[in-house]
Amino acid sequence: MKKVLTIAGSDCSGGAGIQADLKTFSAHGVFGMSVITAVTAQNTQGVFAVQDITRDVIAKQIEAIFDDIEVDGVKIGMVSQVQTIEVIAEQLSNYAPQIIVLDPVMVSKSGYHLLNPEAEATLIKELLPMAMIVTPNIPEAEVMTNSSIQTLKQMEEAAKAIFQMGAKNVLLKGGHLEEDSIDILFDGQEFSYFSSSRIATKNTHGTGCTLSSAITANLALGHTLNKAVSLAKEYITIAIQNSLSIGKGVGPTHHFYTLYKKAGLI
Ligand SMILES: Nc1ncnc2c1ncn2[C@@H]1O[C@H](COP(=O)(O)OP(=O)(O)O)[C@@H](O)[C@H]1O
Ligand SMILES: Cc1ncc(COP(=O)(O)OP(=O)(O)O)c(N)n1
Repeated sequence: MKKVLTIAGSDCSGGAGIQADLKTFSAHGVFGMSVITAVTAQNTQGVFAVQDITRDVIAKQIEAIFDDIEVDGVKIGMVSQVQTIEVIAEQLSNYAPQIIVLDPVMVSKSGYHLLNPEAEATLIKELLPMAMIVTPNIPEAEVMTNSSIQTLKQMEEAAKAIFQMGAKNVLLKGGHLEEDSIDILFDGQEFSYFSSSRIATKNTHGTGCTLSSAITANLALGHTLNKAVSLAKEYITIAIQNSLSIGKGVGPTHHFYTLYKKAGLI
């Protein structure tokens, strides 16, 4: 079984963060492991508190995994503080996993800063060059490029600018666009487009976490980058189509829809 690690924050309500990542790994048949960078108190209505995990405990979690287990892929999500980013970068340079997917989580859908704005530059400097692929959403790409993105052309320009910052591949997600949900992949040479019709639902909590984890799992399973993104896009689309009205706000996606359907559970 392939063994895949998420380095991210905990979402106690189960729709995003570590919990979404582990569900996604399980749905892909890979063995999921987690390094927790922060514990958040959040639900479908908002984020209410964050406790960052100390630098030392993050380092120890990474060591405990890599000193014992062969890691086939790493996804990085919420990293919250400068010292969190620094320790992750240090440890991953030591262990040098081949596959790193960076989801540059900045602000939750409810508007809470999951990344201290003072840490944005460190994230770009330390983690961006280590990643095989970075997966910003539109607001994150706007922060990274200091530009406004409303059209496909502007998405392409931003993807190029993020590539210039040292990313090896950029997947700029279009979930925040009003029409179709087009994600664009730029590898420094050409663009690939992954589109789906916009699904009319409010339940999109954790879509970015889920997509980046699915890409990581697919890469660990041996797929090419393009195929890994394409399969992940199919997976998130089904998860959103069958998303769950759990909670009073923005509900989670259905990480196990296809498996449950095949098993006759739904
Ligand atoms: N309403 C929607 N209909 C279809 N796809 C969506 C919708 N919302 C998000 N997506 C897709 O979900 C994935 C995550 O995108 P996005 O929501 O932009 O990320 P984030 O959760 O980081 O803000 C992308 O593949 C995007 O195209
Ligand atoms: C702990 C934690 N990590 C990441 C996020 C953001 O997840 P995302 O997939 O971007 O979903 P939304 O918050 O935008 O719904 C989070 N909320 N919590």
